[in-house]
Amino acid sequence: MPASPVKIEAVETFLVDLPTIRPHHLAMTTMDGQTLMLVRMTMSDGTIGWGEGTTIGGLAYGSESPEGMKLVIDTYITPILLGCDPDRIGQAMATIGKAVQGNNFAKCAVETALWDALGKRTSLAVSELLGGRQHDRLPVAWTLASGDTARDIAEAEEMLARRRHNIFKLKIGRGDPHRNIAHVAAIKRALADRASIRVDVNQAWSGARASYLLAALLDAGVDLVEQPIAMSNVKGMARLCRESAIPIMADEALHGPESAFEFAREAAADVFAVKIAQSGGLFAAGEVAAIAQAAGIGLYGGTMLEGAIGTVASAHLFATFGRLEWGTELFGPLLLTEEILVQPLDYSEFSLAVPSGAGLGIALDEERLARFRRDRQERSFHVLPKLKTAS
Ligand SMILES: O=C(O)C[C@H]1C=CC(=O)O1
Ligand SMILES: [Mn+2]
Repeated sequence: MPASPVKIEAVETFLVDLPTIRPHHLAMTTMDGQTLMLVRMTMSDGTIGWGEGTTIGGLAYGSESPEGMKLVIDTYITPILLGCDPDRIGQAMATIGKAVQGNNFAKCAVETALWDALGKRTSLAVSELLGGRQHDRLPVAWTLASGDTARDIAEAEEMLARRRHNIFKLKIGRGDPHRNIAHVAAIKRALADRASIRVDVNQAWSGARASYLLAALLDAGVDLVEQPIAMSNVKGMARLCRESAIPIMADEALHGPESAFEFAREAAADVFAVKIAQSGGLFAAGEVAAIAQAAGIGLYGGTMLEGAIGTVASAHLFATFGRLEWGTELFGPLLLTEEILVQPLDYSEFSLAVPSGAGLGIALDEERLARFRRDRQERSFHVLPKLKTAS
């Protein structure tokens, strides 16, 4: 078959710093803002594909920082991409994979841009290219992480009243576990069966501590416990799965198909939080989901609190999953103060509509993005001192 006449002409990467609507407290960090590492890929026919690599708290959550992703793409991935056929995404990712070990987030960002561009060229939504969507809307959880019980309850009540979310995830990995469980119980009492309450420990507990705290979480009415212990402790997760009446979900532990296979083989999770970036791209995340489904493990659509591009790319993949019992947490754009899309995403009726236009099906507001680009700020910082010395 002849190769595509279209070539990848340019790959631009830049960082965008956006404030969050409130501080977001996790076990490892508190976020006051989010940095999006964006990829803008221009094809020889003028098509533009967008991709995103976003993590949480610099290097506090994972081993790739936004600055590092940019460097990896600029220095190592772009020279390879320029020689790749953009219609053969699997082949392009395999070629990159031979030259670049790890760096899953950076790989996901470029793979997303390739899907967006291919979808635009073929007039198909990314979910249709990925095999066809099975859902047009996805349930979306919200994380209550203000650090204050009364404020979290008020936030949840507001979300319920607006019919935006009725699944809430509570971050309980920081501080005294007993106080945290009392906080969870108070929220569950206030919301009762109007909401599903889940908790994310973000690896903060030891195996022994998790064993006895899980019983208290069951009493508090929690439906799902996410990554209670260290991501490397596979045997510990398997033991908790055997002991616990509450389903246990793996999150940080999943870094693509190999780790997913190990967790499935060891029966070390009841549910997988599938993340496109942590998995190393949409293909790899689809493989993680396939392993889960073959092993009878439930699926949840996870997030790294990406902005609109990463969120919609995730939504396209998750829309192709036959069973998505635990819904998704694709609320990243709602945590940010700035709208970067020309047409905001449709979050309503406790769900997100998966865009149906070509590619990712979104249009970026590039003027607004330009205002938050980090290199724009850096340029003005450099200019100011020079002007001062000249006068
Ligand atoms: O799940 C995580 O560990 C990361 C992230 C996803 C939602 C949220 O509030 O934090
Ligand atoms: Mn998590």
